[in-house]
Amino acid sequence: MQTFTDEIRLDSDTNTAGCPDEYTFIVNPNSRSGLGYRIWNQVEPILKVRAIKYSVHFTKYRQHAAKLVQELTSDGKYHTLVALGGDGTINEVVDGIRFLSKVTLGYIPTGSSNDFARSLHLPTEPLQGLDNILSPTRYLPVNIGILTYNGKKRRFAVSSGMGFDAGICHEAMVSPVKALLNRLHLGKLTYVGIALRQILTLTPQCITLTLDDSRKINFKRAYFATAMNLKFEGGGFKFCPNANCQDGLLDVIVISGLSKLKILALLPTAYKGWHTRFSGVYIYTCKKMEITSSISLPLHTDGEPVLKQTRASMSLEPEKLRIIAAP
Ligand SMILES: Nc1ncnc2c1ncn2[C@@H]1O[C@H](COP(=O)(O)OP(=O)(O)OP(=O)(O)O)[C@@H](O)[C@H]1O
Repeated sequence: MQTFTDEIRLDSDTNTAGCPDEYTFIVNPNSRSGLGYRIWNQVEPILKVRAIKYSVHFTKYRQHAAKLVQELTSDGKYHTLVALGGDGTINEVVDGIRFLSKVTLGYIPTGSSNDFARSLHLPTEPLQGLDNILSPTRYLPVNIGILTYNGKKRRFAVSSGMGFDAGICHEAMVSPVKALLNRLHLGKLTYVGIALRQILTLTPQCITLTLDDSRKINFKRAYFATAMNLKFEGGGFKFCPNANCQDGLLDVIVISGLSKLKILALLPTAYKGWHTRFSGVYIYTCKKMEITSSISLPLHTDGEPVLKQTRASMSLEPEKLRIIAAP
């Protein structure tokens, strides 16, 4: 289990930093095919009964959360934001924050992957999560990643990678099956199905990693390279079991040189983090990683697809973001 060194624990009678004056909710009503809206309908009556001062903004389209949060936080004042949605919503909320050190973030997970909540051991039951957010006892200052590509920057909270894992995100985004499976509470199966199909059709590529601007590593048959701020991605794959969002480092995983049959055998072991014992699985830590590839490859940030690129780099923001942690 991850240990956190500089967590802030509040005494139950410490109200100064402990109880925010006002909460701003950013709700993706469409997360997990409408579950977000249904959960909000359970949350709002509790806010009213407890006389909590709050405002709510519903996201209407991709990138809307980032735009809303950018507008809200550009006044330079302190804000307590609560994201209600999936990892994509967390990504956009974090991406939109103007000054990381001036925001406290609570999160109610309603997505199908929920790797951010899983990695930070946040409550998965929405009303339990709400209770923790309204009566916080513990805060965590966490690192936030930056993906840089083609002159653009976009943050990530969980992970950002190039290749196979990003290919799955690209395909899931346009998959009509995802909406159907989400309605049946089987959203994770979308990713499993697409992953199997991608493994069978994918051609491994030649990529070069440059770690901390100095260490160059070439891979001749790489399936993917991903920088992880947290342990889990892809709906529960513990790809970097030692990733710690407080250590000022990114953990990197590369899978290269394996046959497709071996990849198929290895992937289920990644749910427990046992894949790292296999040859062909490479793990590094660094402050910055650059990936270059001879052909353009899919790219993702927290599972949100970004246009295919031949070059991308991942690093960390100098400031940390304060998260309302599990009790
Ligand atoms: N009102 C909306 N209608 C459609 N899409 C939206 C809306 N609001 C936000 N989005 C987009 O939906 C995408 C997915 O959101 P999110 O990750 O929160 O839910 P999810 O896909 O159900 O969960 P997960 O990523 O955990 O599988 C994001 O790209 C987000 O920008």
